[in-house]
Amino acid sequence: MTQEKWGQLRERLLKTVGQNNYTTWIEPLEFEELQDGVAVFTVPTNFMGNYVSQNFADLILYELNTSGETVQRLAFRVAANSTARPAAANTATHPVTAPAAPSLSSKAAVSASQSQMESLQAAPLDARFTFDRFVVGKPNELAHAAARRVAEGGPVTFNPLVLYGGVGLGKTHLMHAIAWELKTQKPELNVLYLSAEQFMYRFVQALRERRMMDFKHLFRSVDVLMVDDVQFIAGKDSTQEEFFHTFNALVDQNKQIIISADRAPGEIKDLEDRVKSRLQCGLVVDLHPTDYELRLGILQNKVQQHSATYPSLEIADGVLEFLAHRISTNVRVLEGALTRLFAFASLVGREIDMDLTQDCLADVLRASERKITVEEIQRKVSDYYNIRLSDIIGPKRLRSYARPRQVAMYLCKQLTSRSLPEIGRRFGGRDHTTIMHGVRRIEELKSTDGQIAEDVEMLRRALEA
Ligand SMILES: Nc1ncnc2c1ncn2[C@@H]1O[C@H](COP(=O)(O)OP(=O)(O)OP(=O)(O)O)[C@@H](O)[C@H]1O
Repeated sequence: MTQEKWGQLRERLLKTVGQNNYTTWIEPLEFEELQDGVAVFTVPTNFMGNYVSQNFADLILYELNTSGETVQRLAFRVAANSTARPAAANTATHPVTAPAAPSLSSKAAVSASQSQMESLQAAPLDARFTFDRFVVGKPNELAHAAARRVAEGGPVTFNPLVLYGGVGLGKTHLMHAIAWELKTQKPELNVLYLSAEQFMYRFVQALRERRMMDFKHLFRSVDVLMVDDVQFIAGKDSTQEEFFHTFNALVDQNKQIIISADRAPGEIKDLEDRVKSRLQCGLVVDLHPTDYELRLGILQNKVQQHSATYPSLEIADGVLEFLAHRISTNVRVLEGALTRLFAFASLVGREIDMDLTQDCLADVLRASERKITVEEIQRKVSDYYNIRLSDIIGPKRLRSYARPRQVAMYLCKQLTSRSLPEIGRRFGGRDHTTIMHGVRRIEELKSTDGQIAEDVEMLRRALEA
């Protein structure tokens, strides 16, 4: 990266952090070099390096990375001469010829302070993960409301906030949204977001470099700590222990902690009981699997974003409804499908209609085909004929039970991949020949008995809906 580019990035930072912060913290930073993903800056004092590292590192990283550079972390070196100092008072104590950048002979001293200063960087936040772009529906409304409350940065009312739920349901999105909101509304707060994996990595690094004091000091000096995917530390004993102490120290100081996990804390295998119980002390909220309405809302929202990139692309009626209906796995898959559709349609210059959707997304649609279960069929059939589930499964031979039972057997054979013996087991341990007989009977009746044909068709539609 050139000095000129750093100059441009500084201007962008000025807009984000405001004139005061800029003059005090950003302007004195001197860009030195970018090597192996580490951007090195010279700072006038240790204190300043620490402060910038804790408060502005993620912002600087974000700006660097969005400007096309690849930077994993920042390092701050204390200036070996006085040129980087805001005041010129000490200049005379240094040889005039002292190099602006540390010379080889001063490297050892520099790396000592550098190692103290390469303190803690928050993981970069994704610019798309804001509250504006989070679509709220029944399955996530409680998690969203709790996240909003924490993002206000008011007095801590529940600590920690634990967000949990399956893959791709928006946990990371909500955590980043909290961090963005706090950065805008309460820039004075020291907010740290990182994954549990990064927590472990920092911890191990600190142990290796004998910098545990720095580690403890840094983690205990944040105002808001967010740890994503906490299940990662399960089974990693010393990391859990350190996490436990960090957690307690912050809670004691009434600092907000926000945690995410892929399941409820109590269900995380190999997570120590004391960690589990700490996590359960605050507000634990569940992000439920998406429902049709939420998926449709998310798709509509994403279409608006894609439309900015592809203004001339049209989407035919029914396509979004079809996708919301068919792709029920997770939001990431839904988003990916839409991105692919837009890219494909713009390449071939076609409207996004059902044909194009089926062609372009055949693999995704196949993979997310809904699996209908034997139990679901039995339940639907008993509802339809207004009899009890136990009568479908049980031994009664009355015609009013036997016929619905055969319909259910037939549907199980048609709509599931279960074998006849497996179906038999689920129908009260019946033999596979009984199931085969039932299936054949319904096949015959379908062509002779209009009512049965209609019943089967209605049930099939209800099950495939
Ligand atoms: N309610 C929502 N509104 C808009 N976008 C959403 C919503 N829920 C999830 N997403 C999007 O889905 C993608 C996956 O979400 P995210 O990464 O937050 O999931 P996660 O729950 O953290 O999953 P993982 O367990 O894999 O880490 C992101 O691009 C996110 O923006």
